Amino acid sequence: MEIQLQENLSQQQPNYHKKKESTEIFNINSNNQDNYSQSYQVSTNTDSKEEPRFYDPNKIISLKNVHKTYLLGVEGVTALRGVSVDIKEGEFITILGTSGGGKTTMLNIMGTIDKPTKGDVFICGQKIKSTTDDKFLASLRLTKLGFVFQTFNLIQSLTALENVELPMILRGELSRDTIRERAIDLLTQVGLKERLNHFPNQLSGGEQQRVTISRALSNNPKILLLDEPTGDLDTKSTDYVMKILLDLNIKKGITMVMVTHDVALKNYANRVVRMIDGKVNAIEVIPTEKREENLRLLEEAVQSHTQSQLQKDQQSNGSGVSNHKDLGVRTGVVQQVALKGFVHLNEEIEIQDGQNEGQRQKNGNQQNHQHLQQNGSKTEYRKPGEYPIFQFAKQRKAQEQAIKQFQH
Ligand SMILES: Nc1ncnc2c1ncn2[C@@H]1O[C@H](COP(=O)(O)OP(=O)(O)OP(=O)(O)O)[C@@H](O)[C@H]1O
Repeated sequence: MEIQLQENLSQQQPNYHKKKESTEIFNINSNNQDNYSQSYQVSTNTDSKEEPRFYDPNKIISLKNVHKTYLLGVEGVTALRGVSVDIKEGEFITILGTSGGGKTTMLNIMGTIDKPTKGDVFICGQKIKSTTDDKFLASLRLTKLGFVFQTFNLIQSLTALENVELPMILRGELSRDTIRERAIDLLTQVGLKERLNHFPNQLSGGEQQRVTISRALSNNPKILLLDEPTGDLDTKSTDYVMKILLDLNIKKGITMVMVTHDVALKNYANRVVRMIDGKVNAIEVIPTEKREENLRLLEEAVQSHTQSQLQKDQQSNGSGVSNHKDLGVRTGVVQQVALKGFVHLNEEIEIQDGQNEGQRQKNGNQQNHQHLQQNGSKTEYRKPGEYPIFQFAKQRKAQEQAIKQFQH
């Protein structure tokens, strides 16, 4: 399959896509006919009591001195302590920071899944207050926002196709036939044409996340909010998913805000927001050349994955290098490290000869692969996100996010 490139890339968009006629597995085609009309997108008819829906493109998301305190029994847990940030339309923002630093809380507030305790939040020009009507927020989520979480959150009893159809059915604006057509198109764009009728448990993690992305796109959102979307994926699937997301950002201009612990992903962004103790500690601008170079490397990595997959498919008896799933684990060691708070999701842990455990951050996918190949028998890599200690906390968060995402 081939990515069909859009010619009219905006000025701020990197030109790495323009250079080549790339062979790709995905087809993020900005010329695809969207069933939702432009006028519909601009004026979502929601609660008329709310404020006008015009917004400054430099502030598609705007947080001003936002505080959030959760009530836990009689105690208050302060998650955000005066966060201010403006996000431009079409930007790709990553949020990095310490565990418990408030990243997910900030994302949930941007996604109207949570309301601020204090401060001003504007999403597409709409002011969100602690008193804002839940019905209005549900409508805003359904029409303007798409969500992709680490744990995929697909409905297990529905096929890939039905999962993607769901938000469009909830919105209730398109005919049944159009919904089906659009869902097939979205899944085809992410390389899942042959998986339409598979149930989530019949799909790999990477494939499930691609279904989630298609579902998030189904109502043509202006903003995608991504909470560790690659946290449960291996390197290859991470590359595929990032490639899809970046294509959507660059070619379709969808604004993206992505929480991640994976520092290797930070240079795909336009800006990186660092959170510590509920505050924005720093905002780093990624120079355009650096971003473009990283996008180019990603493109190469995806091409290489695709080629080796093709080769693998051709060899009936292909034996290969161990992949992450084949590698053994020593859970105790890693949990100890995790408990000290030294590791985060999607950073990789190295355990050599059962003696030395060390932590390293990924320096690039190519290097990762080489290291695995050279030391495959002796060195083990595991994403901390795969360990129960992380999964427990993440499951709680994921459940809350999943319930609220489609709450009406
Ligand atoms: N629903 C909730 N109820 C009570 N406390 C919460 C809730 N959600 C988050 N918190 C608390 O708010 C603080 C910030 O949590 P948050 O999940 O936003 O941090 P984070 O930076 O995303 O963390 P991590 O990197 O570990 O996922 C933490 O102390 C957390 O325990």
